[in-house]
Amino acid sequence: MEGVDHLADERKKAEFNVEAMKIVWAGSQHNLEVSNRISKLVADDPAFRKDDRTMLPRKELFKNTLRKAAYAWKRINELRLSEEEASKLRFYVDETAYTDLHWGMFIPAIKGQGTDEQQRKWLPLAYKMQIIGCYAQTELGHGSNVQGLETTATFDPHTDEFVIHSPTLTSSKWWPGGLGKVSTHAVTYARLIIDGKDHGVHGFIVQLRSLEDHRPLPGITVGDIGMKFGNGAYNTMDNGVLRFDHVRIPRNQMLMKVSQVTREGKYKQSDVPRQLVYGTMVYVRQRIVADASCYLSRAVCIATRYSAVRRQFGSQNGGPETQVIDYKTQQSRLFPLLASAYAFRFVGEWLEWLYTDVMQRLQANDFSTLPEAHACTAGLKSLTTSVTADGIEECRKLCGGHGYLCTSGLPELFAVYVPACTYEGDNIVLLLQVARFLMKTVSQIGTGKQPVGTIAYMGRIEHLMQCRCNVQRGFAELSADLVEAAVAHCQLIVVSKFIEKLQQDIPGEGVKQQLEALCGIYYLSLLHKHQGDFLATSYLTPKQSALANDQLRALYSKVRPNAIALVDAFNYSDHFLSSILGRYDGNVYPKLYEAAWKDPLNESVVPDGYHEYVRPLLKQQLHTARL
Ligand SMILES: CCCCC/C=C\C/C=C\C/C=C\C/C=C\C/C=C\CCCCC(=O)SCCNC(=O)CCNC(=O)[C@H](O)C(C)(C)COP(=O)(O)OP(=O)(O)OC[C@H]1O[C@@H](n2cnc3c(N)ncnc32)[C@H](O)[C@@H]1OP(=O)(O)O
Ligand SMILES: Cc1cc2nc3c(=O)[nH]c(=O)nc-3n(C[C@H](O)[C@H](O)[C@H](O)COP(=O)(O)OP(=O)(O)OC[C@H]3O[C@@H](n4cnc5c(N)ncnc54)[C@H](O)[C@@H]3O)c2cc1C
Repeated sequence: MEGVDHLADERKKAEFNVEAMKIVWAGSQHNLEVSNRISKLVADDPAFRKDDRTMLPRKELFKNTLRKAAYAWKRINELRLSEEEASKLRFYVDETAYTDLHWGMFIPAIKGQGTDEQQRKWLPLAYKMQIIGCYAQTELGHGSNVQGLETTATFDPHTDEFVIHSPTLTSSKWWPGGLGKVSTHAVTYARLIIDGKDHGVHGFIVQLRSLEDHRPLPGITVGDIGMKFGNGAYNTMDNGVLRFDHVRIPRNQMLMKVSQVTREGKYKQSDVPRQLVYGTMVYVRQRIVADASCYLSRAVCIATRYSAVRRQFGSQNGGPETQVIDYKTQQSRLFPLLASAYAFRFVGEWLEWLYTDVMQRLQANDFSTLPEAHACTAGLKSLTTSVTADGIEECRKLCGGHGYLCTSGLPELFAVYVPACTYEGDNIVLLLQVARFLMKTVSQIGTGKQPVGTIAYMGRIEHLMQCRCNVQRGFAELSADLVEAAVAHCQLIVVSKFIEKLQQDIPGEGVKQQLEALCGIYYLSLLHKHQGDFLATSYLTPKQSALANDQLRALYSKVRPNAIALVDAFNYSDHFLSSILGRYDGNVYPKLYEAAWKDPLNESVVPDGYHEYVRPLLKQQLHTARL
């Protein structure tokens, strides 16, 4: 019934202060206040309706996204929202759009790789959205292998310009978000050629479209690459294709913080690692880790609430059937994901600190922690997106048949999220970077260099110090195993950051105890999943492994009465969740039934096509039957 909280009894079971946990999840009282205010602003505004997304044809869907983005920008300016509030608003609007790449990559690329002069020229235009930018790095033929990119930027000393060109079909820029139909400019990555010498990949600001009539400029061929996975989902984004036919740009549009080209055509590499040209990707990877906890927690919230509502089997003497959340199989699938959502939240907080620290060190030309920052952002992006993508699918399955309905919110959540395993670095390619970092650490141990930070534990691998093995040999042969080692390394980081979080002062009755239980579920579920490795290496005895599994089941029982309260602490509105199964009030069945009749297919009792395609069959069948 309307107005009844069907989960009230579940909420009464909570053994901790939910309001205090909301502050832990939000990060601070201030963050919680801003989240509440902006979430309500979006939820209460019909302009931000999103329940129709999966039913709109692409052109209408895309135009609707443009409308929302423009309206959001209007509201941001009308309400004079801060950058923090504006970012929250885009988060709660919950629709991928060209603005993600404008704010999330184009501007950071100029801030990270542009000189002060270039920042003074371009950032004010970008902040006012007088230009709209994208990040054009990936090509049809190369994405993972950045050093394999083919687009060229040839310096012309006669005109003090670069000539940007797409020499082959495979050099076509392919995938950049916002490129297909909207962006007026791009940070474009191309091979810097001076006097016939290839200096490798650098970033260039290139205008793509006229600011007068939005038509592509001379030499520019640009468009959308077509429909992507799922209805709605990432089809609100105009991922594009772009070709250059000898497009000329001024020399001062090469991003020159890391390296420069003088008027005379002399190439100067600052005494900084060339990998700083990859800095924007590092920034986005750390953002993606924080974002993974948001996506995973949304799916877990839906699945947990529905698991408490859904009853199936187990009726005793005509009494109510069993809540499926009480089945140990349901708990063993759901609660590790609940624990992972909290774990990723905390490791995301730490990674943001690490990234900020590295950026501050770079200001002082201190590059000592750059390798660790690269390994951590790459590895944690890979781990958290893989677990989150698989976790959203598992949450769909945890909801049975109704999880497959669009009104559950889970199919679109999955479709919009899964590319996170690929973009900003294919997850395996990134794990190989972590493996390379681990192997380099091993080789340095042999020289007496003690590892610090997240690899300090490797200093205790005594036997490797004796082996003097040539770690370079066999990397390709052992890469699949090394990737597993990289995953384990990242999982250790997540566990250690969860434990460090628990060592902080955590206010609120029962809050710390719940987080301790979730931390236990996180590491014990990993230990259970990988117990073969621990047994094979004698790190665990069979008895210890059995004890760990017993403790894991005991923790499921400890978390069970608190499960609804733990997902309430995510503080998601029904509008944001956009899920009938995940409704705060648990009023699922009436709302599912109500929603079914709103489907366009039910606008007519007899479907379009009946008379042309069904009736003739039936009549034919009737005729045959009479024979
Ligand atoms: C709808 C779902 C919404 C989710 C939204 C998610 C986030 C939103 C949250 C907030 C929004 C804000 C920001 C985000 C905005 C938008 C996000 C939305 C969508 C995302 C769009 C995605 C955009 C893209 O995909 S951009 C293109 C990404 N491409 C890649 O990642 C390419 C991957 N490849 C590489 O990085 C490199 O090719 C490489 C694999 C690292 C190899 O490089 P190479 O130069 O060949 O180097 P090599 O391997 O030889 O190593 C040499 C040496 O360098 C070190 N190294 C390598 N890279 C780095 C680095 N980055 N930093 C530091 N050091 C590095 C390496 O370790 C070696 O060192 P050593 O010699 O061993 O010592
Ligand atoms: C939704 C979406 C949005 C995107 N947005 C942007 C954007 O805005 N800007 C942009 O520039 N790009 C963007 N991209 C492109 C994205 O960054 C690339 O697709 C990504 O980096 C993966 O590269 P790839 O496609 O070349 O994969 P590939 O490298 O071709 O991967 C194919 C397979 O090869 C494997 N593989 C590759 N190299 C190795 C290796 N050395 N060892 C072992 N296995 C290997 C991979 O693991 C994978 O299994 C986007 C992509 C998507 C899907």
